[in-house]
Amino acid sequence: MLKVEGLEVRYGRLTALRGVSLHVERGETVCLIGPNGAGKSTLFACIAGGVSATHGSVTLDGKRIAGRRPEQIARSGLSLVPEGRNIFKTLTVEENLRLGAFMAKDRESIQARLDEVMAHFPRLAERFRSSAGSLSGGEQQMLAIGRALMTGPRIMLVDEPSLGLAPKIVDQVYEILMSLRDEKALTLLINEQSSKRALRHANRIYVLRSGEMRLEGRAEDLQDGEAVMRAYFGFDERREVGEAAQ
Ligand SMILES: Nc1ncnc2c1ncn2[C@@H]1O[C@H](COP(=O)(O)OP(=O)(O)OP(=O)(O)O)[C@@H](O)[C@H]1O
Repeated sequence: MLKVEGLEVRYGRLTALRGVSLHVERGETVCLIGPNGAGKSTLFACIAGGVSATHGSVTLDGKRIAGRRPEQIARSGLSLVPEGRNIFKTLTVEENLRLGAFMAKDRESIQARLDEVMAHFPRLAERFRSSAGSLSGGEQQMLAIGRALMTGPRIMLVDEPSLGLAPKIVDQVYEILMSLRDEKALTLLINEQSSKRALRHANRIYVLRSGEMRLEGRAEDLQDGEAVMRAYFGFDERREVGEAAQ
């Protein structure tokens, strides 16, 4: 469904992504993990059209999307829940959700989308007319996911849904993500800080470190966590450096 090949992204002299490839099949939940600064948010932003690549290709259902504008990519069925959520805090929950419906043609289809989001997020329905800034962190994360759903995506990229949330709240966010996957057949690519959580929820895992993809595998083959940790921390390379120094 989504295919990224040989992606390179630069910020001035810094190469944030180097030769990065990844694929997500329809119906899969794929988690991307990696240390801070690895380039995960850059990869998500680049797929969603917010950052330009210097090399490589991104295709959705076989059609090239790299170089297209974010709203064109959203129209193709890909929606991003950005890192930090980007909620408009002075607007109400309803207004934030309606902003996500920029592609809908008429009032009826916007209302239908709103009803659908409310069904998945009863807490947002209760706080419908409250300002988004008055919501708790978990509720704001749910609002960000709800807003992304308003475009009617087939695949959703969720950038660090756990950020700053207590484990119990993260559990609730994942419960909702998993119910969206099951009930709406939504394909998910999630940037997840916790490798344990990634291994629990994903079909497949990617580990990105220092702008390069270090590991790809099926979650069921990686359950002991060892290969993931090696790729995450670069243990093998450290040992090589240590041996060379002796
Ligand atoms: N707009 C920008 N301009 C310049 N450098 C940037 C910009 N955005 C990110 N970077 C740099 O690119 C690299 C990758 O950052 P990115 O935010 O993609 O990593 P990340 O894996 O998402 O990290 P984190 O988990 O901390 O968000 C880092 O070195 C970061 O400092």
